[in-house]
Amino acid sequence: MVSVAALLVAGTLFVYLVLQRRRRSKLPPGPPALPLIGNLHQAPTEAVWLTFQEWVKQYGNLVSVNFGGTTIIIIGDYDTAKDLLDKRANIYSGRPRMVMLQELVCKNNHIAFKPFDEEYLQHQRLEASVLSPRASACYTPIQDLESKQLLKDMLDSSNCFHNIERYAASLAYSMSYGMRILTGDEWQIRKSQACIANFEIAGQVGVWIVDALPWLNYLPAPLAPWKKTAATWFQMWDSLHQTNLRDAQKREGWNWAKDFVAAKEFQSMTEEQIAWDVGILCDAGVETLSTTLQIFILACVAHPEWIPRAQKELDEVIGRDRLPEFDDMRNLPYIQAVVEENFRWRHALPLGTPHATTRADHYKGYLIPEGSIIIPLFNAMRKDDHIFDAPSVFRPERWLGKSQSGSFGYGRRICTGRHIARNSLNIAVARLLWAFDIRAQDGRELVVEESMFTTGFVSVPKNVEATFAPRSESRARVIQDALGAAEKDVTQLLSSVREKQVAAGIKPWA
Ligand code: HEM
Repeated sequence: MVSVAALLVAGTLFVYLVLQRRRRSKLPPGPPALPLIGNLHQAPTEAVWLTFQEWVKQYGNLVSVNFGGTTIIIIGDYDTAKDLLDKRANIYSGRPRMVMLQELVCKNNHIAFKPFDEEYLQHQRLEASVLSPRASACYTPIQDLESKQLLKDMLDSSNCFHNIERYAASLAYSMSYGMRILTGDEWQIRKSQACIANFEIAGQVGVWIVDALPWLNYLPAPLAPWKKTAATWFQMWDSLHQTNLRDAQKREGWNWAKDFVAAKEFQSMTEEQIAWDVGILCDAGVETLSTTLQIFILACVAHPEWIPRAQKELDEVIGRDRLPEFDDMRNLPYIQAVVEENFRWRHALPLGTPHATTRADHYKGYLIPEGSIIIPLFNAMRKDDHIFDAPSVFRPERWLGKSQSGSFGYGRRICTGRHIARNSLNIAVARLLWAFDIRAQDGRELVVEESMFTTGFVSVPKNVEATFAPRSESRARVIQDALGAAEKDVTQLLSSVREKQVAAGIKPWA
């Protein structure tokens, strides 16, 4: 009897291994896998992109690995990412299931992690009214004020990373909730930073057993300790979003929170859902924008060779007596190239953001199974020495008259805040370079290493000491006068935004 059972087990295992091997032979190449667990034993938990990048170097621009039964497809070049995620967006616009992060900590409220379905599209439609290209072009009064404030903060304080965080936070809170962030130390900002830190931990690969084995979530709470952690983190983030939503209703004038609440078409949504939609838009814009600008500071102190050319262009187009304005951007191709190179040299999200396939596909003879997690590996594309000469060097010349794809993601999941983000970046970079000589505090060129960045989903540079010396006394005066003369009442600024949007044909809900 024992030998029959043993034969049955051995036979089943044999058939399973043969099927696995046959399936594996159709998938893109990748590191050798073990039976049952696949490559789980090789799964990195921190700075995941570094291991993935090694695999791309070893196996090519389309790599497959298997983490405990889930196929992960890693894309290492721009063209493949466009072919799959843009051109076949009807298959590649899902998101991987994230039990701890999305289902427990966000109670399925985080738009960026929703599956691509009718409910997701409804939330996207709600947000489109304030984020479309035409609507986004109208936020310049807010970006104008906050970038002037940023310059003044750089004159007054040496804490450049903090000044940048305030800039990003004030833009987001002004639009979302009609509230300026004046110091960057407001309770909302501190609480939001704590929530985002929890979010980063909740999203870490390989940390939560329930992500690998979702059925474990059926266990009662005493046997599932992650549930208590998730409930605490949800409560903290939810109370921040709901309080912000309610406070925004009481403020005078227009803001996104009021607009979303008034949107009749979406009355079937709960207050919790609307609070999270506004809250996530607000959070999504803060860390990504501030990290991108902090990387810009790193580029200035690590590779200052390009700065004289940028400043020459600014001086020729703008002169010495006024700040660069939004309308000047079309005459500043080198400044636009600086922003593009910023996204290449070090992207705020080096791993990219995972998509998922909603059905099976075939590409260049390989099988991409349904439910695969697709990683467009930003860091590998941007550091590809077949495409870029000396990829570790910051060289804006690469992008004169050109741009790269994917800096804001792909296909139907592309960043919905990208038009706002571009304007916020362009104006800050142009004005900072016009106003200041930016140098490392000790005068030495910084050598940038991976250890200078955090290892989470958004990889933030650790603080760098840099000096912002005004390029002349008169430029310092221009900054002070410009901020002195600027309208600082956010209610007034938002009503001018709304007037511009209405004039552009956008129908207000609030
Ligand atoms: C420099 C600043 C920014 C960068 C680098 C950035 C980058 C990205 C990337 C790479 C994605 C993933 C796209 C994909 O999965 O293919 C994304 C998604 C998203 N971003 Fe941004 N972003 C920035 C600013 C903003 C701003 C200002 C907002 C809001 C106003 C915003 C809102 C969102 C949202 C809601 C998503 C989720 C899209 C979805 O899955 O439906 N982002 N962003």
